[in-house]
Amino acid sequence: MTRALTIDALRVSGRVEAAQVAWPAGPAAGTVRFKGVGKTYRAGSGDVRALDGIDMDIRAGEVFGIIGRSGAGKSSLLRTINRLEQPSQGRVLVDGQDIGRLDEAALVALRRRIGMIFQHFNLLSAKTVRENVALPLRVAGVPRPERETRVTEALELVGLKDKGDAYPSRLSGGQKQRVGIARALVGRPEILLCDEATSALDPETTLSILTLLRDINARLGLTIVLITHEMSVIREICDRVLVLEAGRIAEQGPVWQVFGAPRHPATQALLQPLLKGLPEDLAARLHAERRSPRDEVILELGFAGQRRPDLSALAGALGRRGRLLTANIDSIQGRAVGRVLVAAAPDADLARLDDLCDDRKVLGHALAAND
Ligand SMILES: Nc1ncnc2c1ncn2[C@@H]1O[C@H](COP(=O)(O)OP(=O)(O)OP(=O)(O)O)[C@@H](O)[C@H]1O
Repeated sequence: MTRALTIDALRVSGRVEAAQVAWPAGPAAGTVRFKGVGKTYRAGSGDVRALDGIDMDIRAGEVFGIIGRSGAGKSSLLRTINRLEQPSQGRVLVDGQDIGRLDEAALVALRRRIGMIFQHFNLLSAKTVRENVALPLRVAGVPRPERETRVTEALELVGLKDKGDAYPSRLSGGQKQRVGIARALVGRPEILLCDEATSALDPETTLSILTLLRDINARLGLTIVLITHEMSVIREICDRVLVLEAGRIAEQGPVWQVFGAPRHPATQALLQPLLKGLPEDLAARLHAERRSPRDEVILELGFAGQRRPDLSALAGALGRRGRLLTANIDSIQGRAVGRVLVAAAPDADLARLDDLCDDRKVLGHALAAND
């Protein structure tokens, strides 16, 4: 069965393109079911229990986010979907089929139905964009004329029609990831796995890639499963989210529910930066304890109408390397209300800040980005 796709509404690279693309579709294709999935790695230093008792469903056509602290098991879980990791216990079913039972040939066929994109794009630098995108089709033995058609179709889909003959070194990070997406889509998969796909990109490029993924999801109806450290990515494009903590499910549900009322301490910790309005690159480096004498102190200064932010006095109190990170101050009936986030030098006299704001809170410590 095929369904027609018009890409003219796809907001790829800000241009309007018109083309018809045929895409295969099956009824409710793209479901994943985990039944009691566990994973133990045998390492020299002892066993590592990466996943434990995972029971859950990913629905056809949804954008499903997986979050959790570093080492929580996110990549391990994602990689069981295309059997890059084999579960130690339990079963993973793709469209009802137990993928643990597939023989080599069936596994190859399964992987053609599941595309994957990576943080560092994994493009071959000696091959052109077209050759990179064509690679899965070459491996699959698709004849040249069909390969050419499908590569053109995939490049149109991601807004890179004009870049086919370029080499990856000539492309921006966002364009490289678009090539990665085209390569993942050229096999017309039902499921797209994204492992930290936007972590290497700046915020504006991240947004354009997220818009592209969301549009692809809407147009093609394929299921997208993504891992990210950036909570704003989840908020932007996911339908549902799963929080992993030490290999177990901490909580899961629609994004509005989990983000609106996080119940588990792991979720609350992950959402802290979003709630505090911390820049996400800083949030990723923030930790509760000072780890190095060069760590900056990250503080929230509250203004509740008593004092006014005095930037020169604040600069003096924050020390030589002190910085203003973000400020959100309203004037209500002539009084300053809001908060200012600052980074103080390691040797700053923080008590001096008490006279300069109405409330002072240490959010954590972080090594300066340029250290
Ligand atoms: N091949 C491996 N051999 C041994 N241990 C492993 C292997 N792969 C992962 N682990 C361990 O399994 C646990 C889960 O790892 P995993 O990469 O799935 O977590 P993650 O949540 O994706 O982490 P991160 O966010 O840091 O990428 C970690 O303790 C990790 O060190």
